[in-house]
Amino acid sequence: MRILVTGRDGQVARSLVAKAAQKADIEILCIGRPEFDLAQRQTIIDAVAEAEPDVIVSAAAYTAVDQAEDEPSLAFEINAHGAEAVASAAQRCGVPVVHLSTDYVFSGDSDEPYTEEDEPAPGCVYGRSKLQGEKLVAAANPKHVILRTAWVYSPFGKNFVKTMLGLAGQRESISVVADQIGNPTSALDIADAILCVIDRMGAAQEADLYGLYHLAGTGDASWSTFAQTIFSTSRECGGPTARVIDIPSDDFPTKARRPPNSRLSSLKFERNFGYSLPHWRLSLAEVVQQLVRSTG
Ligand SMILES: NC(=O)C1=CN([C@@H]2O[C@H](COP(=O)(O)OP(=O)(O)OC[C@H]3O[C@@H](n4cnc5c(N)ncnc54)[C@H](O)[C@@H]3O)[C@@H](O)[C@H]2O)C=CC1
Repeated sequence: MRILVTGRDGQVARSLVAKAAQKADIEILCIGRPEFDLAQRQTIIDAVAEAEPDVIVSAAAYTAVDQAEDEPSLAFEINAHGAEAVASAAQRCGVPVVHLSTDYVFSGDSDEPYTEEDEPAPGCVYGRSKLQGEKLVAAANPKHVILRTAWVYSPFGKNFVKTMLGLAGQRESISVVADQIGNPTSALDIADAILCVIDRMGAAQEADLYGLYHLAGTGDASWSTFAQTIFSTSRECGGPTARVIDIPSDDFPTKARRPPNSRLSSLKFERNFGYSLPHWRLSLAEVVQQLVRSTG
């Protein structure tokens, strides 16, 4: 089984490489710029044709949420049209695409966890570009699994956990937003779930597994609770720690509006794939321990 993954250095891509290394019969091929550029359609067509994959995981994206407010055309070119080109290339090879999307497709104004039935209403350019990407991917390739995830962290790349641990080494206290809630999600768990999806799609004769799913860590938290848990875990294993000061979102203005509630219900994924992600606290402990050990 050859899995082509877009975005060589991304958190999900690197987590897939790490997880696939533990499995026999899986070859992971990661592609990235310059030879594969989501803003250069021909590079996508050429890279996919050359790889001859059995499935494509479309994980690369324009993920600079605030910057996207200043360069909306580039965000749409990459997240919408680039994603569509990947799905089309997969379709031409006759293979499925597993595409990653985001909780930012929702306004976050609901009090409940969002389901796949809820109407998206993105409040920022990044969310709008990803939503258009979802629609174009679904139209381009009927063999698609679109996974909306949220609040992704991992031992790799840039993320909230690494930022917090870095700041803890420099400051005694850190102000963190307490009125936005979501589901912290380890990219390593997303990678496990993607490998499960690919396994199930290979085994299933019917197309009934294709579609749109929410997939996020079990349990929810505010950014402040997330930060406090990062620091308590780090302290327990001898790493840096800091005191968290709760602040409202209004005291931490960002260019792009964030959803106040971006909790996702992963029940459809659990039902169809018989698989759920671990509680975020369990997965967080593993990643924090790994990060503290690697810098200690
Ligand atoms: N990081 C997060 O908190 C969340 C991420 N997601 C989605 O999950 C997916 C994976 O996210 P991460 O692994 O965290 O992303 P990441 O930011 O760690 O990696 C993105 C990758 O895309 C590549 N990339 C950017 N522009 C490109 C272009 N023009 N051509 C080719 N490659 C390009 C980057 O070089 C990088 O390797 C993305 O689709 C993202 O939108 C969804 C919800 C939350």
